[in-house]
Amino acid sequence: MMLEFKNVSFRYAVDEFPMMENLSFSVEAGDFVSIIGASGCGKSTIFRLINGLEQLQEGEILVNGRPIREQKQYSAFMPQKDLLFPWRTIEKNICLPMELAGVPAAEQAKRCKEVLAQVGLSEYMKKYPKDLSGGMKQRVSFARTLLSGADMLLLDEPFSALDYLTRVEMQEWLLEQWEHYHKTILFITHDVEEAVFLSKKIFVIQDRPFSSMEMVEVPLPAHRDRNDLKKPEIVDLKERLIGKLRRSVRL
Ligand SMILES: Nc1ncnc2c1ncn2[C@@H]1O[C@H](COP(=O)(O)OP(=O)(O)OP(=O)(O)O)[C@@H](O)[C@H]1O
Repeated sequence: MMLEFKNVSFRYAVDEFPMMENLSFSVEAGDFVSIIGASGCGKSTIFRLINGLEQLQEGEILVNGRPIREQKQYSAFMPQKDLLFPWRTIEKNICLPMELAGVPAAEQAKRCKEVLAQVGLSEYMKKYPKDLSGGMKQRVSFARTLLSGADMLLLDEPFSALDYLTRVEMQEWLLEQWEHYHKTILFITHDVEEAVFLSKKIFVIQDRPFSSMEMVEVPLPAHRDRNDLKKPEIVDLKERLIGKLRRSVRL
């Protein structure tokens, strides 16, 4: 099992209503899992607990069977905004985490070249973020996340600021990257169609506090295309998920 939450309880302050209580769930290595739920239900908090930005209060989080407090660099986070430094070239932006980790310059350059070729941005290596479109910047941001070397990627609404067509292209692109790199991906989105198109499994948060997430498997092969979204069972799945979210909003 790549990731396991065991009876995790969490609240932001002692006088606040708990966000999750005795939450247990697991994610298998190589899975693409989306987390959906009403705004403010705690999706990002799950990521913050995994990457250690919030301290665990009760319960245990395991990665590859070992508590996260004993480990480093087991996950890498990609936010909604690209957070690229405008004064650094694309190459220098991508190399930053390796620079900080003390990776030798020649090795940095080699890995950067490889990953930029894979994400389709080789010719932009010496350009600056201002020269790139929103979608390209998110590709660079993804490349930087990949180069952290972590096996688990936490993507928090990475495409939500992009226009519709770019978003559709980026979704197809992300599936290709997932097939290529065999990473475990946890993906937060507000968009049910995006979750269905990308994921093997969808976790739905419906309560506050929540102690479990309903897990829904998407009945599509890993290799899929947008026409699959028209299949009756997929249209039906989308409607069922929207229904669950609407009910949870009223809680
Ligand atoms: N640092 C914090 N201190 C106190 N409360 C917080 C903090 N961060 C988040 N919250 C509250 O906890 C709740 C859950 O936040 P979280 O960001 O996990 O939700 P979310 O499901 O990711 O929301 P959204 O879909 O709107 O991004 C929200 O009500 C938020 O106001």
